[in-house]
Amino acid sequence: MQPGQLIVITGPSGVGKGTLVRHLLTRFPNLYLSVSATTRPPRPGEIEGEDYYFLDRPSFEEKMAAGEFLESAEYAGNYYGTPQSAIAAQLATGQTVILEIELEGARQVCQSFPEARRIFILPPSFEELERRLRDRGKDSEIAIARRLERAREELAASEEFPAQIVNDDLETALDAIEKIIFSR
Ligand SMILES: Nc1nc2c(ncn2[C@@H]2O[C@H](COP(=O)(O)OP(=O)(O)O)[C@@H](O)[C@H]2O)c(=O)[nH]1
Ligand SMILES: Nc1ncnc2c1ncn2[C@@H]1O[C@H](COP(=O)(O)OP(=O)(O)O)[C@@H](O)[C@H]1O
Repeated sequence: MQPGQLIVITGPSGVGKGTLVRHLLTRFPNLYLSVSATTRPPRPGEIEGEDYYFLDRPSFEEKMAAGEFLESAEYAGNYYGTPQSAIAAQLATGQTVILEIELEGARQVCQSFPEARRIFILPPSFEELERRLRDRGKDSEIAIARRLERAREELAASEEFPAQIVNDDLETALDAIEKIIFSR
């Protein structure tokens, strides 16, 4: 059997990655979304094993040292990482796997999976990105400031990615992502 495609979706916090991925999974329930591990505390409503595997720092560092992550990065004061074994198992059965991760992690995946399809999601403008982060209402002022600071660095790296999609109109962005995922 042909191994499955690995799709990496990256872009600054608040650009709409999670929203886009949720819609994709509704349209195409066969896509497999990797569940990451993080040391960030759960937001209200987030579910262990569904949104993230929530770990304390020592447990995360132990898993990192044991090589259990395909990639990992520190972002806005917390660790995030992609568990290796689930991805390998899914790809081996021909499944298309989606990673929704930040820039450092996306760069690491490029090293280990050069054939991965890498998509950078851009906001219509920096002001709109800030508005989306604030209107989402999920992060403290400090967390928003850290995300915006990081966003400037991430946006400056968008050209490293072969596909760049502006998430202005959601449907238009979804169509563009689908073309990349399902093209041969
Ligand atoms: N490198 C890496 N980044 C991740 C992983 N999981 C999530 N992220 C990214 O970490 C950043 C912060 O995630 P989160 O705290 O959930 O905030 P949100 O994406 O703004 O809702 C986002 O850019 C996520 O895409 C992962 O496994 N590895
Ligand atoms: N195309 C869009 N137009 C307007 N608002 C959007 C669009 N896509 C996402 N949003 C909103 O922007 C906010 C951030 O989206 P989210 O998916 O949480 O971003 P990310 O996962 O990249 O941090 C959410 O409130 C979401 O509803």
